[in-house]
Amino acid sequence: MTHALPHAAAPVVGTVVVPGSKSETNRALVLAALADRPSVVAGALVSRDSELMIGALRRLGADVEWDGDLLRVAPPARFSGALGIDCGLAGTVMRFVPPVTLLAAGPSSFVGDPHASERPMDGLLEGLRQIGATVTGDALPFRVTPPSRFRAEATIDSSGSSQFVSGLLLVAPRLPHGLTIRHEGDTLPSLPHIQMTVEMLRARGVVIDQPDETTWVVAPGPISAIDLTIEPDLTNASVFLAAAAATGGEVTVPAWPTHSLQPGLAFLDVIAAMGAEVALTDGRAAVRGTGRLTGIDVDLHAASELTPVVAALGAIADGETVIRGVAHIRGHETDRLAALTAELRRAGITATETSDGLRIEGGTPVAARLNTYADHRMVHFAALLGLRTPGISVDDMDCVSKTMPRFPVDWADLVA
Ligand SMILES: O=C(O)C1=C[C@@H](OP(=O)(O)O)[C@@H](O)[C@H](O)C1
Ligand SMILES: C=C(OP(=O)(O)O)C(=O)O
Repeated sequence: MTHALPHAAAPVVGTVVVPGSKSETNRALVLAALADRPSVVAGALVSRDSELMIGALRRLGADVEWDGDLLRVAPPARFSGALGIDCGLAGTVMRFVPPVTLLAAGPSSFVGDPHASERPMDGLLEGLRQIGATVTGDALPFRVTPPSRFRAEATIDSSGSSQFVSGLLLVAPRLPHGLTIRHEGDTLPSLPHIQMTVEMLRARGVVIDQPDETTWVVAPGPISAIDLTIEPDLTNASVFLAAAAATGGEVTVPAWPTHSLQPGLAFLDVIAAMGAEVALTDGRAAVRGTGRLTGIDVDLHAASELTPVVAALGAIADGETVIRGVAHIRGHETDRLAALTAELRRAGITATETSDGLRIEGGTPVAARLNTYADHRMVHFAALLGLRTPGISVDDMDCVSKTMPRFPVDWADLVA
Protein backbone atom coordinates (compact mmCIF):
# COMPACT_ATOMS: atom_id res chain seq x y z
CA MET A 1 0.00 0.00 0.00
CA THR A 2 1.15 3.53 -0.72
CA HIS A 3 0.28 6.31 1.71
CA ALA A 4 0.73 9.85 0.43
CA LEU A 5 2.13 12.38 2.87
CA PRO A 6 0.83 15.95 2.84
CA HIS A 7 2.84 18.71 1.20
CA ALA A 8 2.80 22.07 3.04
CA ALA A 9 1.67 24.73 0.59
CA ALA A 10 2.07 27.33 3.37
CA PRO A 11 4.03 27.60 6.63
CA VAL A 12 2.76 25.07 9.16
CA VAL A 13 1.09 26.78 12.12
CA GLY A 14 -0.73 25.07 14.98
CA THR A 15 -0.87 23.49 18.41
CA VAL A 16 -0.47 19.75 18.90
CA VAL A 17 -1.38 17.82 22.05
CA VAL A 18 1.23 15.07 22.15
CA PRO A 19 0.33 11.73 23.81
CA GLY A 20 2.12 10.32 26.85
CA SER A 21 5.76 9.27 26.90
CA LYS A 22 6.33 5.65 25.88
CA SER A 23 9.38 5.40 28.12
CA GLU A 24 7.66 6.81 31.20
CA THR A 25 4.40 4.88 30.60
CA ASN A 26 6.09 1.50 30.28
CA ARG A 27 8.36 2.08 33.28
CA ALA A 28 5.36 3.26 35.33
CA LEU A 29 3.44 0.09 34.42
CA VAL A 30 6.30 -2.25 35.35
CA LEU A 31 6.92 -0.41 38.62
CA ALA A 32 3.20 -0.42 39.46
CA ALA A 33 3.09 -4.20 38.89
CA LEU A 34 6.15 -4.64 41.14
CA ALA A 35 4.87 -2.27 43.85
CA ASP A 36 3.61 -2.93 47.36
CA ARG A 37 -0.03 -1.99 46.65
CA PRO A 38 -2.32 -0.86 43.80
CA SER A 39 -1.82 2.49 42.06
CA VAL A 40 -3.15 4.64 39.25
CA VAL A 41 -1.38 5.89 36.12
CA ALA A 42 -2.93 8.95 34.45
CA GLY A 43 -2.08 10.21 30.98
CA ALA A 44 -0.63 6.85 29.93
CA LEU A 45 0.26 6.42 26.28
CA VAL A 46 -2.30 4.41 24.34
CA SER A 47 -0.32 2.67 21.62
CA ARG A 48 0.93 -0.72 20.52
CA ASP A 49 3.99 -0.60 22.82
CA SER A 50 1.94 0.23 25.91
CA GLU A 51 -0.76 -2.32 25.03
CA LEU A 52 1.97 -4.96 24.65
CA MET A 53 3.29 -3.99 28.09
CA ILE A 54 -0.20 -4.21 29.61
CA GLY A 55 -0.73 -7.59 27.95
CA ALA A 56 2.60 -8.93 29.21
CA LEU A 57 2.00 -7.82 32.80
CA ARG A 58 -1.50 -9.30 32.77
CA ARG A 59 -0.10 -12.63 31.56
CA LEU A 60 2.21 -12.58 34.60
CA GLY A 61 -0.73 -12.05 36.95
CA ALA A 62 -0.91 -8.27 37.42
CA ASP A 63 -4.36 -6.74 37.24
CA VAL A 64 -4.21 -3.81 34.80
CA GLU A 65 -7.51 -2.17 33.91
CA TRP A 66 -8.59 0.96 32.08
CA ASP A 67 -10.97 3.15 34.06
CA GLY A 68 -11.84 5.89 31.60
CA ASP A 69 -8.41 7.25 30.68
CA LEU A 70 -6.82 6.09 33.94
CA LEU A 71 -4.92 2.84 34.24
CA ARG A 72 -5.46 1.00 37.52
CA VAL A 73 -2.69 -1.48 38.31
CA ALA A 74 -2.79 -4.06 41.11
CA PRO A 75 0.33 -6.16 41.65
CA PRO A 76 -0.16 -9.93 41.97
CA ALA A 77 0.56 -11.69 45.29
CA ARG A 78 3.09 -13.71 43.25
CA PHE A 79 3.91 -13.46 39.55
CA SER A 80 3.02 -16.50 37.50
CA GLY A 81 5.21 -17.64 34.61
CA ALA A 82 3.68 -17.36 31.13
CA LEU A 83 4.59 -18.85 27.78
CA GLY A 84 4.66 -16.91 24.51
CA ILE A 85 4.61 -13.39 25.96
CA ASP A 86 4.38 -11.07 22.93
CA CYS A 87 6.98 -8.29 22.81
CA GLY A 88 6.02 -7.05 19.32
CA LEU A 89 8.89 -4.77 18.30
CA ALA A 90 8.93 -2.96 21.65
CA GLY A 91 12.37 -2.59 23.21
CA THR A 92 10.81 -1.65 26.54
CA VAL A 93 8.76 -4.87 26.61
CA MET A 94 11.53 -7.24 25.48
CA ARG A 95 14.05 -5.68 27.94
CA PHE A 96 11.86 -4.72 30.94
CA VAL A 97 9.51 -7.73 31.28
CA PRO A 98 11.98 -10.68 31.30
CA PRO A 99 13.63 -9.40 34.53
CA VAL A 100 10.19 -9.36 36.20
CA THR A 101 9.89 -13.08 35.46
CA LEU A 102 12.85 -13.73 37.79
CA LEU A 103 10.19 -13.42 40.50
CA ALA A 104 7.70 -15.76 38.80
CA ALA A 105 6.55 -19.14 40.07
CA GLY A 106 7.63 -20.89 36.85
CA PRO A 107 9.31 -20.41 33.46
CA SER A 108 8.29 -17.77 30.93
CA SER A 109 8.98 -17.45 27.24
CA PHE A 110 9.00 -14.43 24.93
CA VAL A 111 8.22 -13.95 21.24
CA GLY A 112 8.06 -10.91 18.97
CA ASP A 113 7.67 -9.50 15.45
CA PRO A 114 9.89 -10.92 12.70
CA HIS A 115 12.45 -8.10 13.01
CA ALA A 116 12.42 -8.23 16.81
CA SER A 117 14.74 -11.23 16.78
CA GLU A 118 17.42 -8.99 15.23
CA ARG A 119 17.32 -6.55 18.13
CA PRO A 120 20.16 -7.15 20.62
CA MET A 121 19.28 -8.97 23.84
CA ASP A 122 22.74 -10.29 24.80
CA GLY A 123 23.55 -7.94 27.71
CA LEU A 124 20.16 -8.41 29.33
CA LEU A 125 20.06 -12.19 29.00
CA GLU A 126 23.65 -12.38 30.29
CA GLY A 127 22.54 -10.36 33.32
CA LEU A 128 19.62 -12.73 33.98
CA ARG A 129 21.99 -15.69 33.74
CA GLN A 130 24.45 -14.11 36.19
CA ILE A 131 21.62 -13.53 38.66
CA GLY A 132 20.94 -17.26 38.46
CA ALA A 133 18.20 -17.75 35.85
CA THR A 134 18.40 -20.40 33.17
CA VAL A 135 17.96 -18.71 29.79
CA THR A 136 17.60 -20.56 26.50
CA GLY A 137 18.14 -18.45 23.38
CA ASP A 138 20.25 -15.37 22.75
CA ALA A 139 17.60 -13.22 21.11
CA LEU A 140 13.82 -13.43 20.66
CA PRO A 141 12.35 -15.99 21.01
CA PHE A 142 13.89 -17.03 24.35
CA ARG A 143 12.86 -18.67 27.61
CA VAL A 144 13.65 -17.71 31.21
CA THR A 145 13.48 -20.10 34.17
CA PRO A 146 13.74 -18.24 37.48
CA PRO A 147 16.75 -18.90 39.73
CA SER A 148 16.61 -21.29 42.64
CA ARG A 149 19.36 -19.20 44.29
CA PHE A 150 19.72 -15.49 43.54
CA ARG A 151 23.10 -13.84 43.10
CA ALA A 152 23.37 -10.12 43.80
CA GLU A 153 25.80 -9.01 41.07
CA ALA A 154 25.64 -8.69 37.32
CA THR A 155 28.34 -7.29 35.05
CA ILE A 156 27.06 -6.76 31.53
CA ASP A 157 27.89 -4.99 28.30
CA SER A 158 25.08 -2.52 27.73
CA SER A 159 26.62 -0.79 24.72
CA GLY A 160 23.92 -2.31 22.49
CA SER A 161 21.09 -0.70 24.45
CA SER A 162 20.68 1.23 27.69
CA GLN A 163 17.52 -0.81 28.21
CA PHE A 164 19.61 -3.77 29.45
CA VAL A 165 20.67 -1.74 32.49
CA SER A 166 17.20 -0.22 32.90
CA GLY A 167 15.50 -3.63 32.77
CA LEU A 168 17.73 -5.04 35.51
CA LEU A 169 17.39 -1.89 37.61
CA LEU A 170 13.58 -2.06 37.56
CA VAL A 171 13.41 -5.48 39.23
CA ALA A 172 16.59 -5.10 41.35
CA PRO A 173 15.00 -3.94 44.65
CA ARG A 174 12.62 -6.89 44.61
CA LEU A 175 15.42 -9.46 44.37
CA PRO A 176 16.19 -11.11 47.73
CA HIS A 177 19.63 -9.47 48.05
CA GLY A 178 19.14 -6.45 45.80
CA LEU A 179 21.54 -6.12 42.88
CA THR A 180 24.80 -4.45 41.89
CA ILE A 181 24.85 -3.81 38.15
CA ARG A 182 28.09 -2.95 36.35
CA HIS A 183 28.36 -1.91 32.74
CA GLU A 184 31.59 -3.00 31.08
CA GLY A 185 31.74 -1.97 27.45
CA ASP A 186 32.99 0.66 25.06
CA THR A 187 30.04 3.03 25.25
CA LEU A 188 26.81 3.41 27.14
CA PRO A 189 24.06 5.03 25.06
CA SER A 190 20.96 6.85 26.24
CA LEU A 191 22.19 7.68 29.76
CA PRO A 192 19.18 9.96 30.37
CA HIS A 193 16.92 6.94 29.93
CA ILE A 194 18.91 5.07 32.61
CA GLN A 195 18.66 8.13 34.82
CA MET A 196 14.89 8.13 34.23
CA THR A 197 14.77 4.55 35.54
CA VAL A 198 16.89 5.47 38.58
CA GLU A 199 14.78 8.53 39.43
CA MET A 200 11.49 6.67 39.03
CA LEU A 201 12.77 3.98 41.43
CA ARG A 202 14.00 6.59 43.93
CA ALA A 203 10.61 8.31 43.79
CA ARG A 204 9.19 4.99 45.02
CA GLY A 205 11.53 4.77 48.00
CA VAL A 206 14.22 2.57 46.46
CA VAL A 207 17.80 3.22 47.60
CA ILE A 208 20.31 3.30 44.74
CA ASP A 209 23.98 4.21 45.05
CA GLN A 210 26.03 5.14 42.02
CA PRO A 211 29.68 4.87 43.06
CA ASP A 212 30.64 5.73 39.47
CA GLU A 213 28.97 6.42 36.11
CA THR A 214 28.63 2.75 35.18
CA THR A 215 27.80 1.04 38.49
CA TRP A 216 24.43 0.94 40.25
CA VAL A 217 24.03 -0.59 43.71
CA VAL A 218 20.35 -1.25 44.43
CA ALA A 219 19.35 -2.13 47.99
CA PRO A 220 16.67 -4.79 48.49
CA GLY A 221 13.31 -3.45 49.62
CA PRO A 222 9.76 -2.69 48.57
CA ILE A 223 8.78 -0.45 45.67
CA SER A 224 6.23 1.98 47.11
CA ALA A 225 3.18 2.41 44.93
CA ILE A 226 2.59 5.97 43.77
CA ASP A 227 -0.05 7.53 41.53
CA LEU A 228 1.42 9.60 38.72
CA THR A 229 0.62 11.51 35.56
CA ILE A 230 2.71 10.73 32.49
CA GLU A 231 4.47 13.57 30.62
CA PRO A 232 3.90 14.06 26.89
CA ASP A 233 6.41 12.16 24.75
CA LEU A 234 9.05 14.75 23.88
CA THR A 235 10.64 12.63 21.15
CA ASN A 236 7.28 12.29 19.45
CA ALA A 237 6.76 16.03 19.95
CA SER A 238 9.93 16.67 17.95
CA VAL A 239 8.38 15.73 14.60
CA PHE A 240 5.62 18.33 15.02
CA LEU A 241 8.01 21.02 16.26
CA ALA A 242 10.32 20.22 13.34
CA ALA A 243 7.46 20.97 10.93
CA ALA A 244 7.61 24.60 12.03
CA ALA A 245 11.34 24.81 11.38
CA ALA A 246 10.98 23.08 8.01
CA THR A 247 8.34 25.46 6.69
CA GLY A 248 8.99 28.76 8.45
CA GLY A 249 5.83 28.22 10.52
CA GLU A 250 5.13 28.03 14.24
CA VAL A 251 4.13 24.96 16.26
CA THR A 252 3.27 24.84 19.95
CA VAL A 253 3.18 21.78 22.21
CA PRO A 254 1.28 22.34 25.48
CA ALA A 255 1.92 20.53 28.80
CA TRP A 256 5.69 20.77 28.22
CA PRO A 257 7.30 19.59 31.49
CA THR A 258 9.43 22.11 33.38
CA HIS A 259 11.85 19.37 34.43
CA SER A 260 12.05 16.16 32.48
CA LEU A 261 14.33 13.16 32.27
CA GLN A 262 13.29 12.51 28.70
CA PRO A 263 16.21 12.83 26.27
CA GLY A 264 13.76 14.29 23.73
CA LEU A 265 14.21 17.56 25.62
CA ALA A 266 17.51 17.94 23.76
CA PHE A 267 15.60 18.50 20.54
CA LEU A 268 14.96 22.12 21.48
CA ASP A 269 18.73 22.78 21.56
CA VAL A 270 19.25 20.96 18.27
CA ILE A 271 16.57 22.89 16.46
CA ALA A 272 17.74 26.20 17.90
CA ALA A 273 21.28 25.44 16.71
CA MET A 274 19.86 24.78 13.24
CA GLY A 275 18.34 28.26 13.18
CA ALA A 276 14.79 28.04 14.57
CA GLU A 277 13.52 30.16 17.46
CA VAL A 278 12.47 28.28 20.58
CA ALA A 279 10.26 29.69 23.33
CA LEU A 280 9.35 27.97 26.59
CA THR A 281 6.55 29.81 28.34
CA ASP A 282 3.75 28.82 30.72
CA GLY A 283 4.35 25.11 30.26
CA ARG A 284 4.31 25.33 26.45
CA ALA A 285 7.12 24.80 23.98
CA ALA A 286 6.93 26.77 20.76
CA VAL A 287 9.22 26.51 17.76
CA ARG A 288 9.18 29.20 15.11
CA GLY A 289 10.88 28.70 11.78
CA THR A 290 12.94 31.68 10.70
CA GLY A 291 13.17 30.66 7.06
CA ARG A 292 16.79 29.76 7.75
CA LEU A 293 17.73 26.14 8.47
CA THR A 294 21.42 25.30 8.62
CA GLY A 295 23.17 21.96 8.84
CA ILE A 296 24.53 20.87 12.20
CA ASP A 297 27.27 18.64 13.60
CA VAL A 298 25.64 16.91 16.56
CA ASP A 299 26.32 14.00 18.90
CA LEU A 300 23.03 12.21 19.64
CA HIS A 301 24.54 9.45 21.81
CA ALA A 302 22.31 10.43 24.73
CA ALA A 303 19.20 11.02 22.64
CA SER A 304 19.49 8.67 19.68
CA GLU A 305 15.71 8.37 19.22
CA LEU A 306 15.91 11.83 17.67
CA THR A 307 18.09 10.67 14.75
CA PRO A 308 15.35 10.18 12.11
CA VAL A 309 13.86 13.65 12.69
CA VAL A 310 17.25 15.36 12.78
CA ALA A 311 18.26 13.48 9.60
CA ALA A 312 15.12 14.77 7.86
CA LEU A 313 15.93 18.34 8.89
CA GLY A 314 19.52 17.83 7.74
CA ALA A 315 18.19 16.75 4.33
CA ILE A 316 16.47 20.10 3.78
CA ALA A 317 18.95 22.34 5.63
CA ASP A 318 21.68 24.43 4.02
CA GLY A 319 25.05 22.70 4.07
CA GLU A 320 26.18 19.50 5.71
CA THR A 321 24.69 17.73 8.73
CA VAL A 322 26.77 15.21 10.66
CA ILE A 323 25.11 12.99 13.27
CA ARG A 324 27.54 11.20 15.58
CA GLY A 325 27.46 8.76 18.50
CA VAL A 326 24.57 6.60 17.34
CA ALA A 327 26.19 3.36 16.12
CA HIS A 328 23.85 1.37 18.35
CA ILE A 329 20.71 2.47 16.47
CA ARG A 330 21.61 -0.24 13.95
CA GLY A 331 19.76 -2.37 16.55
CA HIS A 332 16.65 -0.18 16.86
CA GLU A 333 13.30 -1.02 15.21
CA THR A 334 15.35 -1.48 12.05
CA ASP A 335 18.99 -0.74 11.23
CA ARG A 336 18.24 2.99 11.25
CA LEU A 337 21.60 4.06 9.82
CA ALA A 338 21.17 1.81 6.79
CA ALA A 339 17.48 2.69 6.45
CA LEU A 340 18.01 6.45 6.64
CA THR A 341 20.93 6.35 4.20
CA ALA A 342 18.92 4.30 1.68
CA GLU A 343 15.77 6.42 1.94
CA LEU A 344 17.63 9.75 1.84
CA ARG A 345 19.29 8.61 -1.37
CA ARG A 346 15.95 7.41 -2.76
CA ALA A 347 14.69 10.97 -2.18
CA GLY A 348 17.67 12.37 -4.09
CA ILE A 349 19.70 13.50 -1.06
CA THR A 350 23.40 12.70 -0.77
CA ALA A 351 23.97 10.72 2.41
CA THR A 352 26.70 8.48 3.77
CA GLU A 353 26.63 6.05 6.66
CA THR A 354 29.64 6.54 8.94
CA SER A 355 30.92 4.19 11.63
CA ASP A 356 28.77 5.89 14.26
CA GLY A 357 26.21 7.95 12.39
CA LEU A 358 25.33 9.81 9.20
CA ARG A 359 26.70 12.54 6.96
CA ILE A 360 24.01 14.33 4.95
CA GLU A 361 24.27 17.04 2.26
CA GLY A 362 21.24 19.29 2.56
CA GLY A 363 19.29 19.79 -0.68
CA THR A 364 15.85 19.52 -2.21
CA PRO A 365 14.26 16.07 -1.92
CA VAL A 366 12.57 14.62 -4.99
CA ALA A 367 9.23 12.81 -5.02
CA ALA A 368 9.66 9.20 -3.91
CA ARG A 369 7.90 6.27 -2.28
CA LEU A 370 9.94 5.66 0.85
CA ASN A 371 10.28 2.42 2.78
CA THR A 372 9.53 2.44 6.49
CA TYR A 373 10.93 -0.97 7.54
CA ALA A 374 8.08 -1.27 10.12
CA ASP A 375 9.72 1.65 11.97
CA HIS A 376 7.41 4.39 13.27
CA ARG A 377 10.18 6.98 13.20
CA MET A 378 10.86 6.32 9.49
CA VAL A 379 7.31 7.63 8.90
CA HIS A 380 8.15 10.77 10.89
CA PHE A 381 11.27 11.19 8.76
CA ALA A 382 9.32 10.77 5.50
CA ALA A 383 6.55 13.10 6.68
CA LEU A 384 9.07 15.92 7.19
CA LEU A 385 10.54 15.44 3.70
CA GLY A 386 6.97 15.49 2.37
CA LEU A 387 6.36 18.98 3.74
CA ARG A 388 8.89 20.43 1.28
CA THR A 389 8.34 18.07 -1.68
CA PRO A 390 4.99 17.05 -3.20
CA GLY A 391 4.78 13.34 -4.01
CA ILE A 392 6.52 11.83 -0.98
CA SER A 393 4.75 8.68 0.21
CA VAL A 394 5.47 5.67 2.42
CA ASP A 395 4.87 1.97 1.96
CA ASP A 396 3.30 1.52 5.41
CA MET A 397 1.57 3.92 7.74
CA ASP A 398 0.32 1.43 10.35
CA CYS A 399 3.73 1.14 12.02
CA VAL A 400 3.14 4.57 13.63
CA SER A 401 0.80 2.76 16.05
CA LYS A 402 3.92 1.66 17.95
CA THR A 403 3.93 4.93 19.86
CA MET A 404 1.49 7.35 18.17
CA PRO A 405 -1.57 5.77 16.50
CA ARG A 406 -3.07 9.23 15.89
CA PHE A 407 -0.03 10.47 13.97
CA PRO A 408 -1.64 10.38 10.47
CA VAL A 409 -4.66 12.37 11.71
CA ASP A 410 -2.72 14.85 13.84
CA TRP A 411 -0.16 15.39 11.07
CA ALA A 412 -2.81 15.96 8.40
CA ASP A 413 -4.66 18.39 10.71
CA LEU A 414 -1.47 20.31 11.43
CA VAL A 415 -0.33 20.55 7.82
CA ALA A 416 -3.79 21.35 6.40
O1 LIG B 1 14.55 3.02 28.05
C1 LIG B 1 13.87 3.55 27.17
O2 LIG B 1 12.69 3.88 27.35
C2 LIG B 1 14.50 3.82 25.86
C3 LIG B 1 15.86 3.79 25.75
C4 LIG B 1 16.56 4.04 24.46
O3 LIG B 1 16.99 2.78 23.98
P1 LIG B 1 18.50 2.51 23.48
O4 LIG B 1 19.42 2.73 24.61
O5 LIG B 1 18.43 1.11 22.99
O6 LIG B 1 18.72 3.52 22.38
C5 LIG B 1 15.64 4.70 23.44
O7 LIG B 1 16.26 4.76 22.19
C6 LIG B 1 14.33 3.95 23.39
O8 LIG B 1 13.47 4.50 22.40
C7 LIG B 1 13.61 4.07 24.71
C1 LIG C 1 14.26 2.86 19.80
C2 LIG C 1 12.95 3.03 19.99
O1 LIG C 1 12.10 2.17 20.61
P1 LIG C 1 12.26 0.92 21.58
O2 LIG C 1 11.63 1.32 22.87
O3 LIG C 1 11.49 -0.18 20.90
O4 LIG C 1 13.72 0.60 21.71
C3 LIG C 1 12.27 4.26 19.52
O5 LIG C 1 11.08 4.43 19.84
O6 LIG C 1 12.89 5.08 18.81
